[in-house]
Amino acid sequence: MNRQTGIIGYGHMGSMLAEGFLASGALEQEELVVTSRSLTAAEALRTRYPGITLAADNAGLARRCDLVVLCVRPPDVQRVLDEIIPALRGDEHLVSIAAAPDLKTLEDAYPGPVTRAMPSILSEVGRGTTLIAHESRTRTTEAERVERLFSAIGSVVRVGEENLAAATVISGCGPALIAAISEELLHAAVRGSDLTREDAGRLVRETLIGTAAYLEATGTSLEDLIRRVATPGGITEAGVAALQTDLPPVLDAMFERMLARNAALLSFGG
Ligand SMILES: NC(=O)C1=CN([C@@H]2O[C@H](COP(=O)(O)OP(=O)(O)OC[C@H]3O[C@@H](n4cnc5c(N)ncnc54)[C@H](OP(=O)(O)O)[C@@H]3O)[C@@H](O)[C@H]2O)C=CC1
Ligand SMILES: O=C(O)[C@@H]1CCC=N1
Repeated sequence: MNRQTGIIGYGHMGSMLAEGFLASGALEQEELVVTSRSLTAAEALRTRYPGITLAADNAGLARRCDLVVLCVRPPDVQRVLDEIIPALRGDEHLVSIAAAPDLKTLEDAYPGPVTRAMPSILSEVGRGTTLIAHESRTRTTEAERVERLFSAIGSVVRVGEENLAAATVISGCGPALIAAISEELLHAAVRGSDLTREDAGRLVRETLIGTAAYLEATGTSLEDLIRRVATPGGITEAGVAALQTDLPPVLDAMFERMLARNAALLSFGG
């Protein structure tokens, strides 16, 4: 039986997964097949890992692999499915990392085992969580194989598909959300003082990195960290109180907009 794993779509995520699976040893070079609309970037990977296979097209990859990971954007998934399904026997495991379509759509299109995986860019540094939702046809051994693969580049959390969108907001989207909030802190400092953008940017970045390192090293909860920094009657307390008053409706609206966008992707494929 063919045990090759295929990655379709060599963009931000596809390249991260390919690099991570190879560097961690989760896949031997000979076990990986990659294809994408343009093969230029993947050719650079093959220069470093000459044992990998580059497939000329999606159907060619599908014919070689028993695990196929779709790493294209939601509007491109249907077209890729149309190309690969005729080339599959029907028992290969199809894994989609796209925000849409949902498991039901994938399962209606393809008779074999299907899984949705939602990685995080943080897995590029071994610190991402991949959310995993399997459909009911996926057998334990197949589920474990996929989870082992993604565990090699970070942690894996199984979620019911009904919670995948909400968990994705925190996990897959989270690095961008935290970066956006940090940018707003920077802008507020520049608007409200004589600090240069460069100096404020450096301070925000160092504080962000240091906060993550502190949380990790001490195991402190977010709540406790706030308590440790906010001296009673001091300046942090004033800032935290302002955030606790003004931020919940802003974040509720953000969450709602993100879930609505996710629902739109699921309904229309983009
Ligand atoms: N970015 C993130 O942090 C996360 C993204 N995701 C999901 O991952 C998926 C990919 O995202 P991302 O990597 O950021 O997107 P990118 O646009 O960086 O990558 C998509 C890749 O798919 C290729 N592609 C497009 N159409 C086809 C096709 N018909 N056949 C083969 N390859 C094709 C593109 O090729 P070309 O470059 O030639 O156009 C591109 O390399 C999305 O569905 C997204 O929902 C999930 C979790 C996190
Ligand atoms: O923004 C997106 O749609 C993708 C899914 C999770 C992170 N990036």
